Amino acid sequence: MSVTVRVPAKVNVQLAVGAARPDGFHDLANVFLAVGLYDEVTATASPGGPRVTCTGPDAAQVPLDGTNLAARAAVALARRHGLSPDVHLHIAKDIPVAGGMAGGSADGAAALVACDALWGTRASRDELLDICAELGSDVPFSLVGGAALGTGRGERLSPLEVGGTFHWVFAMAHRGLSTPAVFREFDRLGEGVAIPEPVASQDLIDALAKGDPDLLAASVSNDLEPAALALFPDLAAALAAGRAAGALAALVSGSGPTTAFLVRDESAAARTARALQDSATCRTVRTASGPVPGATVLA
Ligand SMILES: C[C@@](CO)(OP(=O)(O)O)[C@H](O)COP(=O)(O)OP(=O)(O)OC[C@H]1O[C@@H](n2ccc(N)nc2=O)[C@H](O)[C@@H]1O
Ligand SMILES: Nc1ncnc2c1ncn2[C@@H]1O[C@H](COP(=O)(O)OP(=O)(O)O)[C@@H](O)[C@H]1O
Repeated sequence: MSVTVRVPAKVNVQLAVGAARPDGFHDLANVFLAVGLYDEVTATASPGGPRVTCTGPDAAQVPLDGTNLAARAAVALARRHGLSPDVHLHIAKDIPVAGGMAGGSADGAAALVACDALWGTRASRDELLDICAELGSDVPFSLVGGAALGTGRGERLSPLEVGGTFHWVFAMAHRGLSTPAVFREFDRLGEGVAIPEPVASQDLIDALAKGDPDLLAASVSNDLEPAALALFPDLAAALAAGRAAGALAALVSGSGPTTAFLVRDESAAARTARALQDSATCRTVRTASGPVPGATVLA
């Protein structure tokens, strides 16, 4: 018997970052939007697990040992319920790896939901969210999906209303960026500068609720963008190419290096994607819209 769970990527439409905390994390005002780029995780009973396999465009960069977030999720759930994590987790990946779209986090949330269904542990929503928060700051949002404001490390979620569909183009880079390295660069760039407390933008929250792409374009922001650009200067060319193609807004997605372009509608997405593909400033280009639901068991 197997259970397959589909789980979306995310883009941060606001990422406000505070000063480094004593625990090494940063307080955030992190507005997530789940978008229609998906991984699928299939859990199958298998003695001696967790065993991880992975297919997809970036599979070679995905660890298959116990550090894989899907494996860590299975171990965490099994431990709480006195079980042995005897499971094979197959990841069909389509979310870029180390791309700033929470690809690993997504697989952690998906594996948790899949093992819960496979083992019949019937964990409550709160228990699942609790385990997600242990696995990583982005993992709770991968479970919940839609749009939400994440505070604390980003793991404390308040769902947000979205009054329409937002269309995006994503330009994948030729290599990844280490999330910790980008936060360290953020700290370095901010040395000697007072870092304000991160606060969610009310204009941005209103734009989401109205489903208004022009208002959203005017209010998106990412405090990690200067750090990502410092570590990966070529991203500036992709951002410029997307803007030149008519994107309403262009930004680095989270810690990057994926660059995200908000466009008005599907036809604008197709035009912008073609222009980015022809610009030779990125590896591959995808289009996706949001919001979409979080980790979901497929029938
Ligand atoms: C930057 C964001 C924006 O959504 O995601 P990505 O762009 O990587 O997808 C997140 O904050 C990433 O979340 P996630 O990738 O789960 O981070 P974690 O595993 O919790 O932490 C990895 C490392 O990132 C740094 N980190 C993460 C979250 C946070 N609020 N402050 C931090 O300083 C720390 O160095 C930490 O050790
Ligand atoms: N299931 C997984 N999928 C992708 N990366 C994973 C996974 N499990 C662990 N990792 C590790 O986590 C790192 C960051 O993963 P990812 O979440 O894709 O980056 P980002 O948070 O920038 O989107 C990867 O470089 C990889 O080494």
